[in-house]
Amino acid sequence: MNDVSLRLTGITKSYNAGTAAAVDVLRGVDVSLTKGEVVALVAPSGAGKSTLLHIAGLLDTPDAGTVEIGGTDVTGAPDRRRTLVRRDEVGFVYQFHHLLPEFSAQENIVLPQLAAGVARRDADARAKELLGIVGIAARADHRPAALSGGEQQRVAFCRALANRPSVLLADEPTGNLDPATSDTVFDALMTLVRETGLSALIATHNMELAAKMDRQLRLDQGVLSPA
Ligand SMILES: Nc1ncnc2c1ncn2[C@@H]1O[C@H](COP(=O)(O)OP(=O)(O)OP(=O)(O)O)[C@@H](O)[C@H]1O
Repeated sequence: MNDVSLRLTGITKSYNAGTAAAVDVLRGVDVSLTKGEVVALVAPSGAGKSTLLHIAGLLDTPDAGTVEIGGTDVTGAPDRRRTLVRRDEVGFVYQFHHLLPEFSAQENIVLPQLAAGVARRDADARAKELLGIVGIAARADHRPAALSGGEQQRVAFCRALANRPSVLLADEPTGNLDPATSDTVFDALMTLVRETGLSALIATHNMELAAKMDRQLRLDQGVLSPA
């Protein structure tokens, strides 16, 4: 039980239920991530992977089913509790980096730690450590506009892991990069995930990247099955 970081059970989600425009996006999704496990989420466009990641990360609620993070069912928890669990336990990475443009790479990784109550000196040390793991320690003082797309995305990975979450949720984390850059940046993400020992659910269209993960799941017709 304790070695499960994330467990989704019987998740269903429909949009516009009861109308002619009804879409049953998730029809009973079950998935568990053990500690340190990295799972690929492969899905055709529109199959519902963003919906699933948002539910797993407590940004959205399912119509039915449960979401457990770190062994605790947080499906029906009050908003304040869900916000805290999201802040402390979940890291997000998107296709676009969403870094704050007026702050340096280092500051972008430090700020969420300060917001979580970490002391400045510890936050700085953590940011440096993470930037070192993804190979861009020398870029720490650059603002996002002075970084390449691949470097920006590496910073976004570090920011997502800054507060030591137990689960990383990534939605096409290298989907915005050219194929060669995508490969090396993805490898940096895998190094980061492995070194920090967290669990990850990573959506990708790229089967070569999916093959680098521990397990591959396909989301199709609202259910997950081995890819
Ligand atoms: N708020 C909403 N209202 C109505 N329909 C929605 C809403 N959000 C998503 N959908 C529909 O649900 C389905 C799944 O959307 P979702 O964004 O989860 O797909 P996706 O697999 O992430 O797609 P993509 O790979 O193209 O980003 C789509 O048919 C979408 O149009």
